[in-house]
Amino acid sequence: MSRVPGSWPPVEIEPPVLHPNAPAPGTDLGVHFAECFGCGEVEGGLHLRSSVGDDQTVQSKFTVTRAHQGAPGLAHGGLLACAFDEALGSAVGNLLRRPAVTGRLETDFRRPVPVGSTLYIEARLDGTAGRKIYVSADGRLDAPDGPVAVSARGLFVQVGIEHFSTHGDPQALEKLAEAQRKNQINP
Ligand SMILES: CCCCCCCC(=O)SCCNC(=O)CCNC(=O)[C@H](O)C(C)(C)COP(=O)(O)OP(=O)(O)OC[C@H]1O[C@@H](n2cnc3c(N)ncnc32)[C@H](O)[C@@H]1OP(=O)(O)O
Repeated sequence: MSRVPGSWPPVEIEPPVLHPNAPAPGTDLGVHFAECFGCGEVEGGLHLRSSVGDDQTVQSKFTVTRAHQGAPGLAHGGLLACAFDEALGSAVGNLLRRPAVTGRLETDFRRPVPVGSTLYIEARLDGTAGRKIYVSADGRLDAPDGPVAVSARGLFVQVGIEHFSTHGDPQALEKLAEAQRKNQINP
């Protein structure tokens, strides 16, 4: 039974069209930004690792550490939501290659996620409607076919690159773009 009310996607959508240069299934997606809390080498970060799956999916996983606790021995729900933001964003960024930001993120926590467990997240592209990109994901405990612990749905909104330079750190953005040009880091 779905615990998230409402139909999904909530609007009429077009099927997602993969970018012609989207990485092939099996490709390791690496780190998109070294200082990203989700995938970067940040102390206490999630250190989420992702690769392209079949059927317009991205497969991600991360292991819950003591740095991620909300209650003793249990993952904090907000950090789990962060993992889904990252996994969904990775599907959008890598498969569609459209610059986009999270507009809405819904999470459905079904089972506790203990410290030491590994969450296997499968994120899929559900469809697009103009600038709106709908994605969803399930996170399974300790195995790709383990029980679903968390589900999420996200709306990403395509933005111009100026979104990042206007609101973020333009110098860091330029350094990141330079690194991507040199192909050191995935987009
Ligand atoms: C590989 C990379 C992985 C990275 C993963 C991490 C991704 C992130 O965490 S991004 C950071 C978190 N997100 C943000 O900071 C975004 C902040 N918000 C914004 O900048 C703006 O609100 C933004 C860009 C989402 C939308 O603003 P704007 O460009 O003016 O568009 P706007 O007209 O308001 O919305 C566009 C459409 O989306 C819809 N929409 C926007 N937000 C929502 C929402 N929360 N719920 C429902 N619909 C929404 C609007 O209704 C509109 O629909 P329509 O076209 O049918 O009228």
